[in-house]
Amino acid sequence: MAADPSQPLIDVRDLERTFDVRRRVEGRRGRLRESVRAVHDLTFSVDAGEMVGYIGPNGAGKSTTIKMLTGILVPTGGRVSVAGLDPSRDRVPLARRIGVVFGQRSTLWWDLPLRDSFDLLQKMYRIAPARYRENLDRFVDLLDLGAQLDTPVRQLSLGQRMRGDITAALLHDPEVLYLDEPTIGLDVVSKGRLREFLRALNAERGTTLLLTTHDLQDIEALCDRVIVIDHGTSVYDGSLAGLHAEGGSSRTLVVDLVDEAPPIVVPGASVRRVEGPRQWLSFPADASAAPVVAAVAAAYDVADLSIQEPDIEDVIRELYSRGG
Ligand SMILES: Nc1ncnc2c1ncn2[C@@H]1O[C@H](COP(=O)(O)OP(=O)(O)OP(=O)(O)O)[C@@H](O)[C@H]1O
Repeated sequence: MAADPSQPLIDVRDLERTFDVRRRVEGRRGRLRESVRAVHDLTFSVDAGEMVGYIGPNGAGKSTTIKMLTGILVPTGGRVSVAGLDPSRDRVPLARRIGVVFGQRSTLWWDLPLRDSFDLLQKMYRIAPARYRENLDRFVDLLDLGAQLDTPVRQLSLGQRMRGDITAALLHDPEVLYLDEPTIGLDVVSKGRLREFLRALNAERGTTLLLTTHDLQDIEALCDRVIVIDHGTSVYDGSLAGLHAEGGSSRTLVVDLVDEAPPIVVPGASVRRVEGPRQWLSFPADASAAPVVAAVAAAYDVADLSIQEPDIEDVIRELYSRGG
């Protein structure tokens, strides 16, 4: 059954999850009962085909959210629906519609060759043989896994194992793929290849991606939209460009003048640094660079110009510090 296109594929309303914990307190007998609010007042929806980054600092509530979206955890409040299903009630039918990849844990059988793990998944998900072969050929080709198919998973490198896990998560044609730190521990080349693959998957098959990562380059390479969670609730939901503006970040125009000059004076930008004929001007990240460039070029003898994008890590740090 395909999801109703008029409904969001993922719909989260006022979602809440608290945990009862018992804590030892110095000088007291027994343990103190406490309630930890891991997620609260969380509302967002994701349409089919979107690629969304779900980011936040350690302990913000990302894993707890993903566990509720996959049905592993039952919410203590609010509601969640994925492909029209209630994840914790409809875990088995939902499993056919979603794929999950954890960067730090493998879902493959450690002692079996990769191919045998895939064959087992075909049986578990009852994937039609023709479709299974087609998918396996496609992913093995795109992820360059042909030479590893007969290698036991325990002997694979981290990057090969990750590509194996991604193939395993996609063989049954899920509509949604949850990726938790998919590029963790990979070298630059492997990261780049993986990102390219995920982009192609989304473009060719319309697979919806929800990506949790601490590597903001993953977000920059893949996601048009970012949801930032902090202390259990969403503090930002929008475009990456908007996130820069929200964080009050700025871009930098680096100007190489023909000759040394006093600090440049133009509207909409201010000089941050001067070194010989080179000057660094900052202007708001959400503003166009064109008027600043034009004003500088009109008033000064310019040898060269370049624009430095803001560091997204700074933007997010700023956002967290405000939320906390
Ligand atoms: N089973 C549990 N029992 C008690 N507290 C829990 C449980 N699971 C999570 N928590 C608490 O809920 C909060 C959110 O945790 P969660 O694992 O969802 O964060 P996270 O954003 O995924 O963090 P990280 O980036 O470190 O993986 C934390 O304070 C955590 O200690």
